[in-house]
Amino acid sequence: MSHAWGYGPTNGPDKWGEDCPIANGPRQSPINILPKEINFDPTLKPLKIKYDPSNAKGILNNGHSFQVDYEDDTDSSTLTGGPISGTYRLKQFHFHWGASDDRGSEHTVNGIKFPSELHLVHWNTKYPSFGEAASQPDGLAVVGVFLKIGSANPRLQKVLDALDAIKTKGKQTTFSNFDSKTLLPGSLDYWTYDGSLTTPPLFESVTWIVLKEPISVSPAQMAKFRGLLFTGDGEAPCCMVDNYRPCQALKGRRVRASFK
Ligand SMILES: NS(=O)(=O)c1nnc(N(Cc2cn(-c3ccccc3)nn2)Cc2cn([C@@H]3O[C@H](CO)[C@@H](O)[C@H](O)[C@H]3O)nn2)s1
Ligand SMILES: [Zn+2]
Repeated sequence: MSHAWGYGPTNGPDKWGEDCPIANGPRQSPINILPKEINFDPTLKPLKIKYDPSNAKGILNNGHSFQVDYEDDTDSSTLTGGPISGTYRLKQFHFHWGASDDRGSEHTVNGIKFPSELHLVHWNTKYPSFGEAASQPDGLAVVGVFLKIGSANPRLQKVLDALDAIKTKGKQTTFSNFDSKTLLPGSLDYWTYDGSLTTPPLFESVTWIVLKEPISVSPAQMAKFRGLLFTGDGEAPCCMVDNYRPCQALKGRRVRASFK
């Protein structure tokens, strides 16, 4: 693939293996979650999530999605417990979504796609930085939350209202005082498995923690996501939609549940 990766016909997920051979590796993400084939693991601890709203830094259209970046130079926004050991710091959160409500999530449940999926990205503080952690087998932990069409979610509104300022690739603006914990559902029951980043470099460094309970999003709120562009100013506009990787083979991996 001679040009930058993306989600189009010439640079999309089917082509990523040309530059990233790990695309066909043993622990790739996302996966289809089959609850009937998953065992409850009583040794799994509850998730412990402590986020400091003042760590929110900015919001960026990175040309693949948009991300809200957090200050990660102290342990003030962390994930501990659950399936992980040690302390993981929140670096950013972002979303994946479809061109229509019938698709958009990366993980699926019993083959069902959700219209969107939120990813909260954390890195293991046993390593000096995100960049160092990102290539280590225990370097990252991503909490995935499904979005399901329903009533408008007031917790999303501040994020959605910021999107007008970052319509095109490379645009960013300040985004402060946001408690990403408000984006989580009431239950922190989760499935967990060893996987990878779902975008290049596709490093097999992620402990995935996918919450069972979705959060709501309205059709009008989904339309705001779809108003973003993959393209930069001055380029032929291309709507930012269908920025999800299809499910990858489980290749013998075990998926565990924190709940019965
Ligand atoms: N679908 S998901 O599985 O969850 C995710 N998929 N990708 C994600 N990120 C992108 C990424 C890039 N790298 C990386 C690491 C080392 C060398 C080269 C690339 N790893 N993941 C997460 C992410 C990364 N970043 C950027 O990391 C750079 C390296 O530290 C830093 O210079 C930038 O300022 C910062 O923006 N932001 N987010 S997550
Ligand atoms: Zn993601």
